[in-house]
Amino acid sequence: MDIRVPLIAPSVLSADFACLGEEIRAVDKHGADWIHLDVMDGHFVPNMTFGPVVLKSLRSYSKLFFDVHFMIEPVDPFIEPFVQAGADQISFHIEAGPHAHRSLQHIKSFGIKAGIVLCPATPANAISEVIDLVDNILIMTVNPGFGGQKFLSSQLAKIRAIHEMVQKSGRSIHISVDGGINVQTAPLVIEAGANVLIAGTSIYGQPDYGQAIDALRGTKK
Ligand SMILES: O=C(CO)[C@@H](O)[C@H](O)COP(=O)(O)O
Repeated sequence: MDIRVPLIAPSVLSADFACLGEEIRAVDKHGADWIHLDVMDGHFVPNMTFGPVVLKSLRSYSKLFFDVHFMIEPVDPFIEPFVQAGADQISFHIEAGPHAHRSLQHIKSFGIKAGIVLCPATPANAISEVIDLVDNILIMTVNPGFGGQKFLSSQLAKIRAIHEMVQKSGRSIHISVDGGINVQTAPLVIEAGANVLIAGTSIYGQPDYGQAIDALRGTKK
């Protein structure tokens, strides 16, 4: 029996932005493993969130691993400001430009973790040339930009393919999934090879964050 227990990363996109710090403190208190922070620019995706100033102010609310997901283009000018603001990991989209290799090196030069993200339309092999540089591969299971969308089951084959690539690489790389993750879809993505569940609505949309986190974590296969 596979006894993998997934890491749970609440996505603050679905939290109450009027009290974001308290919302982060609440999921920290209730057993979250990572805090997932979506940075959107209104250009790479049709929505906007926050910049490094906000991230910096949130840092004092939790010591958990701050997992920053860039949905911005360009990537490079914003790496250092987010590192200085307190990011523990920055993951950016392979679709955001031609120089993913350089951007990954740049992130790692600050001593933090680096990740690469794939939109639903991007095939697994798009990241084959940078797998040796990544600590995290994030497979979007919805089109990026908004919370509350329906999970795309077409992405399960990609999770399996990425899992195989990671196994072959012999490296320890997190496989994260994001979009429509709930107690129904979590077992499917875990079975396919994911080990980090990013969830907005199925945590912040619930009355009891602790129960929601436990329910997701309990979906191990
Ligand atoms: O990056 C994104 C959306 O682009 C996500 O992190 C969402 O926040 C996920 O929300 P749910 O699908 O879990 O509601």
